[in-house]
Amino acid sequence: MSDTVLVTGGAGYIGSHACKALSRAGYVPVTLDNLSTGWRDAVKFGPLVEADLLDRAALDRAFAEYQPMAVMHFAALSQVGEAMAEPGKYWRNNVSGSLNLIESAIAAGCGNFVFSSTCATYGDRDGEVLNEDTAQAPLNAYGASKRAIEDMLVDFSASHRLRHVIFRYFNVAGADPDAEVGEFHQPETHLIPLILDAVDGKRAALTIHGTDYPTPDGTCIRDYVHVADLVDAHIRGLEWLREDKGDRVFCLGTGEGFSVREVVDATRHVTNRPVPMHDGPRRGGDAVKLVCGSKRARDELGWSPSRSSMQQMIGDAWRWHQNGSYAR
Ligand SMILES: NC(=O)c1ccc[n+]([C@@H]2O[C@H](COP(=O)([O-])OP(=O)(O)OC[C@H]3O[C@@H](n4cnc5c(N)ncnc54)[C@H](O)[C@@H]3O)[C@@H](O)[C@H]2O)c1
Ligand SMILES: O=c1ccn([C@@H]2O[C@H](COP(=O)(O)OP(=O)(O)O[C@H]3O[C@H](CO)[C@@H](O)[C@H](O)[C@H]3O)[C@@H](O)[C@H]2O)c(=O)[nH]1
Repeated sequence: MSDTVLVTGGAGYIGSHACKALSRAGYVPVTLDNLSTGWRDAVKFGPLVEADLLDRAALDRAFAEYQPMAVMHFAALSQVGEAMAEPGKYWRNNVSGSLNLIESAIAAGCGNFVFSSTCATYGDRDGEVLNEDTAQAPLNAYGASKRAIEDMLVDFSASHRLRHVIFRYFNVAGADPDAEVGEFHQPETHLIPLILDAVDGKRAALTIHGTDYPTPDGTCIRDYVHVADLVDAHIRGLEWLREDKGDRVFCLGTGEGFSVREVVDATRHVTNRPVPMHDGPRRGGDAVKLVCGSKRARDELGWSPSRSSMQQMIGDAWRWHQNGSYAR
């Protein structure tokens, strides 16, 4: 079996960390990315194929050239606000793009597939801890597109034995502990990098999106997981497929929820600097509380997040934030 893995979205935040982890684990990560939200500079651990998921011929050429033993599929548009405003963009890019990728993989005889899904597929579940058996009811086209791709994988697995692992991530945070790669989105929409921008004056202030939610301090609650722990689970997922253990969904989070205000307080503590901020209205499409039950990943993959304390995630993000950025 080849040791090459095709990493779609390998020029993005999570995909670039996955490429580093794959390379360390002895695999050759081949990034396939259209650089729409990713960065050429972030591709450091293997070759880059600059291509779009919507270009089926380019996908076929990449499979023929590299003959990967597996696909790790990170490439997607993933901003909730944008998905509310432009749902068609999400259905086209994420769903049509994934359909092309799956069909190209099957045509090339590549039968192992690891997919980035999200807790945004659940919608509002009234405070319950979410796990693999929780019913999905997405609130926006982003979550809906991810759920559709999950369904697609199940159908293709039944017809073509496309072995797959689906990871539903909660909120991914932090950066490579060596700061070789990190989170750099333009525009940035994620909470922790935006707080850090406010801390070091790159933006005037953080806006808190909604302070009247039914939570103890009125702000939304999320479960944050360190990107290094997340990609460690992906290596375990790949081994799971190599051992032919069957199709499986795993939720990845820590089980601990933090409100927006709690994340701000932790950032103030870690950076030892004030966080300029003001209260704003709710952002459309946000769930009140998303907290993960990750027992299955721990029991079956032997996954144990080791860097996912809030302090560690903010500390690693802060180190990267002060020294790292990319140019296209
Ligand atoms: N960041 C999070 O907290 C989080 C949480 C849950 C799930 N996810 C999922 O993880 C994956 C990676 O997220 P990220 O934060 O690294 O995003 P990102 O925007 O940094 O990376 C996505 C990459 O995919 C590429 N891409 C997008 N559409 C493409 C296309 N049509 N063809 C080729 N390349 C394309 C982009 O250029 C980019 O490099 C996404 O699928 C996202 O939905 C992220
Ligand atoms: O300027 C900001 C930005 C965010 N928030 C709030 O902070 C929380 C976290 O927001 P964000 O960092 O944008 O993450 P999510 O919207 O929860 O979405 C992320 O996490 C999802 C899983 O929960 C993934 O699917 C998405 O790809 C990823 O963007 C939410 O309550 C936001 O309303 C603010 O208050 N102010």
